Amino acid sequence: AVGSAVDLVPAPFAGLVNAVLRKVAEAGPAALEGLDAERRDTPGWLWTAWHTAYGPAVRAIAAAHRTEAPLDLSLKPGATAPEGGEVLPTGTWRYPAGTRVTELAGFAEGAFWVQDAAAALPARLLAVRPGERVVDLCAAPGGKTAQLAAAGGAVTAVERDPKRAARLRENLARLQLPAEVVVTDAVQWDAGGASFDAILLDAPCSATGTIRRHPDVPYLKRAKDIPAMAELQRALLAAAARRLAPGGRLVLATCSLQAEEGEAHLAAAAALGLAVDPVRPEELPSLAEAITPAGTLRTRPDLWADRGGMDGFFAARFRKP
Ligand SMILES: C[S@@+](CC[C@H](N)C(=O)[O-])C[C@H]1O[C@@H](n2cnc3c(N)ncnc32)[C@H](O)[C@@H]1O
Repeated sequence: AVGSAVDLVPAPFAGLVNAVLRKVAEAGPAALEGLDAERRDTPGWLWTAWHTAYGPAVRAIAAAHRTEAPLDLSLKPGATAPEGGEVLPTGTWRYPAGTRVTELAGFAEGAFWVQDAAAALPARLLAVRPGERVVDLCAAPGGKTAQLAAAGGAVTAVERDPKRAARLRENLARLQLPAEVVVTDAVQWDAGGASFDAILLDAPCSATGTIRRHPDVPYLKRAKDIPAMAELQRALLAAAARRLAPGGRLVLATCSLQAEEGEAHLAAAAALGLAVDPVRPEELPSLAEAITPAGTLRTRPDLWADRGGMDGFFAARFRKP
């Protein structure tokens, strides 16, 4: 690597680059050993934000990001789980990190889909009943659409990005689950004036809850990205609230550890006339610690650490009076 770098730089710098990189190669590993691994791997703005939100648990969160995530599957009702996994208390099937999903028995037949244990929770909180008209806003690649359809809902899945919508259709076809896919911006979508009893809004976000699976996220995102994402989420929440029938329920979810993309939305929801419908401990077996005093869901990568952790998600369930 040092030789390649030296070859690549213009001649006047070759000696300097050679000297510095050789030093790094020799002394680097020992120097890294002496550093605080969790802090070293966490950009300062994220450390500060998580420390503000979660206190000393910031270290456990950062430590969880240093281990590879397992493969989690949601099973179609009635399907048999492939060999080699364990079922978690919330119903997700978990397989060792590095398991290749396409090689598991039942993949081609559509017996299951990949979905982190925490990602499976928001759609469950919506508790769809067979035949209910349900909307999944921001739907691709469709893990949550699949859950809603598998629960028997008559699902309309709204996705803005045509390529991602194509993937959503492919996934639904593999799983043989029905849903109407509408390719449009969920903020603008008028739904022909219809209103719905159940809406899932899995809003686009910074994805800082998925760092175990996407270790590039801390380096691609900046602190200044968060307010813009939160504003888009508020616009989507307002659009969702408009389409909710009186008495209807709405679940807002983000796969973010940032409070601005989660807990902070409770004030916006209240201003829209939405009341929090608190999550009950019996809805989340062995995961009561993920329920906040406000009755919302907050999962973190360091929860269930001995079982392999889970993505960081915020979810809140609201009712329209
Ligand atoms: C967090 S991902 C959704 C994941 C999906 N719910 C699942 O469980 O598989 C957010 C999705 O929202 C889409 N999106 C972003 N802004 C949107 C908008 N204004 N209207 C509709 N979809 C949007 C993105 O293209 C992306 O596919």
